[in-house]
Amino acid sequence: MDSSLLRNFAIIAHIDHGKSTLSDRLLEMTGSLTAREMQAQVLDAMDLERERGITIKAHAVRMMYKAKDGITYQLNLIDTPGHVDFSYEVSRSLASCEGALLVVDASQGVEAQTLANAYLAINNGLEIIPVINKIDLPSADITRTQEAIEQAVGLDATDAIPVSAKTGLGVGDVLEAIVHRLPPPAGDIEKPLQALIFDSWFDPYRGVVVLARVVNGRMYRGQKIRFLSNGRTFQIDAMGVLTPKPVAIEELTAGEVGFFTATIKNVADTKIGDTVTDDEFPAAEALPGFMEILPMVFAGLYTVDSHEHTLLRDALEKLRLNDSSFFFEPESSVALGFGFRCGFLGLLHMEIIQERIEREYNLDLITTAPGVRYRITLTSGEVIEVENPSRWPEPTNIEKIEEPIIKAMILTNEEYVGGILKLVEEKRGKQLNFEYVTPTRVMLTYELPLNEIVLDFYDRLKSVSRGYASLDYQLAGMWTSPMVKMDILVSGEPVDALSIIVHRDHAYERGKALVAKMRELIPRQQFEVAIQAAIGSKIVARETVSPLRKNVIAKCYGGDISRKRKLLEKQKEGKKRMKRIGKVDIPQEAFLAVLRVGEDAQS
Ligand SMILES: Nc1nc2c(ncn2[C@@H]2O[C@H](COP(=O)(O)OP(=O)(O)OP(=O)(O)O)[C@@H](O)[C@H]2O)c(=O)[nH]1
Repeated sequence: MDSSLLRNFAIIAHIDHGKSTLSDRLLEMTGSLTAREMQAQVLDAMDLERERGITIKAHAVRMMYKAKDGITYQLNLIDTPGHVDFSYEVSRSLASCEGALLVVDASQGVEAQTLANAYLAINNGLEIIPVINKIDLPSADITRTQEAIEQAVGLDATDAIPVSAKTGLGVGDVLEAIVHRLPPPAGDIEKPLQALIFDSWFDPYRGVVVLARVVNGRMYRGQKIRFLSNGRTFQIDAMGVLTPKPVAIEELTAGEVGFFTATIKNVADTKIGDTVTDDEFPAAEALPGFMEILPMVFAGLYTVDSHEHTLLRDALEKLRLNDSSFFFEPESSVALGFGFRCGFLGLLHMEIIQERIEREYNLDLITTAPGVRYRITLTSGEVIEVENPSRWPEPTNIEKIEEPIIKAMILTNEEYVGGILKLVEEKRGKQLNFEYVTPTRVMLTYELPLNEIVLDFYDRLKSVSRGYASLDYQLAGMWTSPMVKMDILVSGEPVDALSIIVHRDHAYERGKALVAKMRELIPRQQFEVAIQAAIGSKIVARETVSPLRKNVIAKCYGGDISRKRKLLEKQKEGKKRMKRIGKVDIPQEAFLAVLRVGEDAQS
């Protein structure tokens, strides 16, 4: 299609500000879907999303829109994932667009994710149309929202479009604005092919499906293509666009967006941000902005029943087919047996994978405390990376430890600032900026160790701000920090799977809180159980679980047999998620106790 008639855009918004509702309305108003199809479509999409977890992935829909000037335009709506764990993917989706709708809920105003996404869009050179949504709500305040967009984001909001995505009011104006305010793509069809990969997934029937934006040149069925990051070549065997129904096409030209398949077996071959070119007439250079995405958060995954270890490996292999940002390798623990060290983009990603394994593969898992990857310089001069506490070197061999840090933006109401400052301080944060973005809203910019964020930061933040704070973050380098390994001993035996890495100055406090929490979580046994936290040979905290006096059925002696059975079953059920270590049964919660030590302090 003539590229002057193309418009590629994304919708960016804070969670719940109405991105999905507005996209649905745009589809409906361009006739891409009838109201009846709409319902069916939404359901289909949900099933599909559940299947491949694409709520966290980007996808693209082509719509044909006949504007008031009588001309029909091709609009490509590129969806962006909505969570901080996936910000690289968001940035690549944005790089596939010329413009973005910035949707702000008129009753909530600008939030941290609104800002973070708006900045990403601005950095990618996108033209932004502010859209003020939910104007049907009595609490909607258009003028204040406009002011917030101008003050906080720094965009001119005089032309912001007020809409109700729910009723459809104003959505027609959004379509006209897309056509008249966003620029068409600038690519050149005569140049060698350069296409940007911004999403891919594994389809059991078609193999890997790749979503791409053609920047220059053309891409056609039968073409031999090459991926510039790894030099791999494939032949395109099918191409299509989502309308949102998949429709087969023969080619995509500069400026267009669509998907292709090319007998690619492994999702890991299609890296988001990579450039696709023609194998015979390759482009001289890759498109800018490509990065290998690396896992940032690591944890051990073990099956409760050690016989299920191979089933877990199969499950992980299958999941990995569809998710190249997730990493695993075998590890073993004295306490837990054979398992896997897994790397994730963030905590949400970890939860998604864990939940899928439990639900789809019906395996009961023990997850060890999540941690980050440290860079350690040894006294020998060698530099190693350690993400597993069990591989932590002897302190005498360590010259320097560096830990990953993030830059966090926290947006909140004035009244919660005190609580949040206390929290970031406790989490070793360093203030970069403190700014009133509106008379009552404050934006705090902090550097914080990633290690502290993966623990319980997000939950604690929600709790101290009663939900009125939003957080967005990105990786921002390394700090040299005096970290130490803290071991947990149960009945005098160190349990390797419970070891964690902590900051030296926080070790005593953390150890105390941790053993106290564990004492609550480890059920009483027939004998006394000592729980200790130790750094090297030094015990920093100790708690005791006192012995059990009666067995559970003693109190219904002689009584009703079904009640007895029920009690025993209940006890068995409780055991399911426990791991016997030495003579002590330790429940899953105890392995993650480190995530919950702050809980009592909050309430
Ligand atoms: N009253 C009103 N409610 C709306 C409007 N637009 C969206 N909503 C509601 O707001 C909620 C969130 O809308 P979504 O479209 O799911 O928001 P989202 O930004 O896609 O949310 P995530 O998918 O969680 O990121 C839903 O309950 C919608 O029905 C609107 O214009 N008016």
